[in-house]
Amino acid sequence: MCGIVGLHLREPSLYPQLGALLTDMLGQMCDRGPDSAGMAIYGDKAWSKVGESTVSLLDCPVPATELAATLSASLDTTVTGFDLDPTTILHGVVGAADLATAVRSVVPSARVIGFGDDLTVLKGVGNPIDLANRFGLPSASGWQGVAHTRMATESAVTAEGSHPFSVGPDQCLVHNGSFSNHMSIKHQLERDGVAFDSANDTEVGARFVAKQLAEGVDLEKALLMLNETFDGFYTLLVSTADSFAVVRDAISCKPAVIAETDQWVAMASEYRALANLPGVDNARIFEPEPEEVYVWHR
Ligand SMILES: NC(=O)CC[C@H](N)C(=O)O
Repeated sequence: MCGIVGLHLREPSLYPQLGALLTDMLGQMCDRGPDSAGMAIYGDKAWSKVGESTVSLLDCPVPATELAATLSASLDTTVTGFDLDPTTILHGVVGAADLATAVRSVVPSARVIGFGDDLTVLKGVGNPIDLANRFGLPSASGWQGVAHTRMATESAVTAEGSHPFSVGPDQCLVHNGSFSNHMSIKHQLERDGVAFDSANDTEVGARFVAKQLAEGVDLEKALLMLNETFDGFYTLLVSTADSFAVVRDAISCKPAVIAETDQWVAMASEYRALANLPGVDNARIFEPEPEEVYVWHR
């Protein structure tokens, strides 16, 4: 199984409700993936400070304030941070990739799970709704959010193995299914210099997409390339600094439903996760077609 939910808001008056709406959607998908969960929020002003970059990390061996002080000294700028156990969030007036690189060198045992200008990633092991409440997701605001409840198929139940996989700036990818040829693709990516953090199949998909985007390929084309390259079962939701995209494999046995109104676009593994969205009764609701790439831009 695994449960996916995502919400791309078009109507700014709904931004303050993003976290509450996403928490309700996630709660409906708990039984599809009770092992662990993760969420990515775009545009929450406390989690992703305006004018600063944000780095999300797991398993930080020191308190966030201590790490922030060390980073402030080494980068010669003010870095601030706070802990949302087991995730740590850092902010700084420095490029997101530079902040992530500095974090990796100061605390090599910690795992960077997201970086960008607008994105915060939170992950953990346990009941998804307990995690969401512990992180404070219901009171988060923003313009786009993605969440995932995991039933592991390809790697251990750890926070690192939970989704989203966020391996490029402001990017994130969540997956329901399992790839079947990911090891050969992983070896090719490694030969091309791509490093991996986990043994998870989904990370290979995320690294593949991130590599295409870094090379200037647009998101739609990157997902068409993924269709041509990956075998196996997949429903994927991919988000970037300005986009929200869905793609499924040729068989499409992993469920997905999309609902769209003038105010929002939403995607979930099952309709019940969409049933409480405002205005859903008038939404255009459809099942995404096999191997068709759906992309919405901000
Ligand atoms: N149940 C799933 O959809 C699992 C997704 C992915 N293969 C993982 O192990 O994390």
